[in-house]
Amino acid sequence: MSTAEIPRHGIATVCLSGTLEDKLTAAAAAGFDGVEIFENDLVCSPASPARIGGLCAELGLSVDLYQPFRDFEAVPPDVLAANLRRAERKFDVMEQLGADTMLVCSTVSPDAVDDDDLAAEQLHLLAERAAARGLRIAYEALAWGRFVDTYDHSWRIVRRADHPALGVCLDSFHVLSRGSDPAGIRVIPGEKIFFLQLADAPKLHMDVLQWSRHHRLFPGQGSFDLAGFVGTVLGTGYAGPLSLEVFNDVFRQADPRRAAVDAMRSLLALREPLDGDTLPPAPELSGHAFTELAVDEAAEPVLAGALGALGFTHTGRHRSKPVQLWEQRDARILLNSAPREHARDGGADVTALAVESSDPVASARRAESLLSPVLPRETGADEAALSSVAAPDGTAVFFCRTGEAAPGSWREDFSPTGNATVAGTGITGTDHVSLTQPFDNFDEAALFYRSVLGLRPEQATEFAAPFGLVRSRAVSDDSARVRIALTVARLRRGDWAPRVPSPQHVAFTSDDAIACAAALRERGAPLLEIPGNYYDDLDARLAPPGELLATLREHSVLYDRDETGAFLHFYTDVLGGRVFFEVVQRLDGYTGYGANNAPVRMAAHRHPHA
Ligand SMILES: O=C(O)c1ccc(O)c(O)c1
Ligand SMILES: [Mg+2]
Repeated sequence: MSTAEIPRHGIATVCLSGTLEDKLTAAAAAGFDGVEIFENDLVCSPASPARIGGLCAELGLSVDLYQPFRDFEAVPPDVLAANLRRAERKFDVMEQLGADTMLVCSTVSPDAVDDDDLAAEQLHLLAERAAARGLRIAYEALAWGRFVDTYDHSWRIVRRADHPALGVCLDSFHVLSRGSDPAGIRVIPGEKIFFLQLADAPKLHMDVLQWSRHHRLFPGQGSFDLAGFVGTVLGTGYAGPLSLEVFNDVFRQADPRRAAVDAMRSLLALREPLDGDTLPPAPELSGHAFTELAVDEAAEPVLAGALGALGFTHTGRHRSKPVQLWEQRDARILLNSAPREHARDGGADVTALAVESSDPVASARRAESLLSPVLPRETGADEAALSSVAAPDGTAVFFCRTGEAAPGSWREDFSPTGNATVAGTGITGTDHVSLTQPFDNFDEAALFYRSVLGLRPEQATEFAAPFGLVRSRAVSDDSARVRIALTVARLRRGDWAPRVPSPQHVAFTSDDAIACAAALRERGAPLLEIPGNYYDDLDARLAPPGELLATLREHSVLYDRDETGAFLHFYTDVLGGRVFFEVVQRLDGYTGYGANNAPVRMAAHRHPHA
């Protein structure tokens, strides 16, 4: 597709929080070309439609759609007369706004009758009135419409009505939520698709209206195949905007400027497979290079002591900053004790994660193209210029090359301490980094890691933890060398605060988790004790061989097994407020994270050494 044919980007004001002015300003700042004005947003505004139209023009936004107009078609004559009058008043508003298309959604009214001929006749009449004023009608099948609830049905009625000012509006949510096959869209001529609304959603088994009004997501954040859907629609010759229409309880109360950027990132990423060279491709990622923790004065010795007990060696000192490098095989932790302006919860935080990229500069360029803030980096003379961007929760993501021969490796910034390497304890590398996300940024984070780093999101899982429902979603590269687990409290947290407010942890790999746990205990590592009840339940559920069960119990090692394999893992106590470490062993290609065991771990962190 050439540049000239690239579709315009639109967003419905209903996606964003705030006053209409807040929403329009945010949409323009994020680079949208046009907006759908949601009626309630206009009704609540003190500004006249003409003034809003003027503001849109000043901001460089076209008003692509006025919506929704409800419960119009297939009604008795007296209701029709009232509906036509109502429509004329809205046409007045659209004229002032400078909007030429009105969305009419399929009726849910008890006044309506199940009669396609009548619906078509009345929509023809409405289109005639619209055309007289230079306007158009886009008819949308709501998934919960009383008689018309599929796109093919809306198209049959539009075809029957046969008016040049009447077309369909396709909304990916209404099509995909019902499991309709989008392939049928191919029979609709592109010029009869007057508008295209896009929304993703998580797979949920619930009433479709509730699902639509509360849980829609931006493309790439949910489970629908939006790229396939858009490809099909563009294949008809549709040349209107790709316009986001996302009703979401969290976005409704999020900073609109930030939500608009998230929205735009979703469209840029969505277009990538459709028009190819719009973004620099995501370079291959081949592992975790290091994880950086910021530590205050009190936490620094706690973390350093724990790393020592885990068998790590303090191998390097940063040449210009108060940063220690600790290593064991390919597992690396940086402890940064520079004073911080915005310390988060407690004395130790994960402030950066570094991934091995085959082309760090290209990784950063892609991040920038996807509207991620590239972080300024103060580098001393002859220090490696590390490329890094800020993830939605503020964690810095570094792209680097650690290999000995790699030019500009970050390791050159560290001078050796000369410390003798302690006998390792069998930790071999980093399996994953787990970050609790701020409530408002969970879906944004999933899209960030998916689009910017090119990682694949797994299905979200939810579990009931001692202090509330937790949702977890991991992202990983195809060969699972980079894994990041994102978690969030399912509901906004109240004041009944757990001891560990929003935990973060680094999970290391081991080829023998039980031997590792035994060795660490020997070295006095602060390991988390798991209650006996857990092992009784484990015996009942999964019946691990008796000897294994006894060993797990003895060393407080947790166990999981599913169709992909088995998992052995154990934890340290919380160190310095919210951070802890885990050691994991994956057997037979186990792909999960031991989510079944997470509530036990959370409770144990609440009651250390009960
Ligand atoms: O939930 C609704 O009512 C509603 C309104 C307008 C739309 O375009 C839509 O998809 C849903
Ligand atoms: Mg819609």
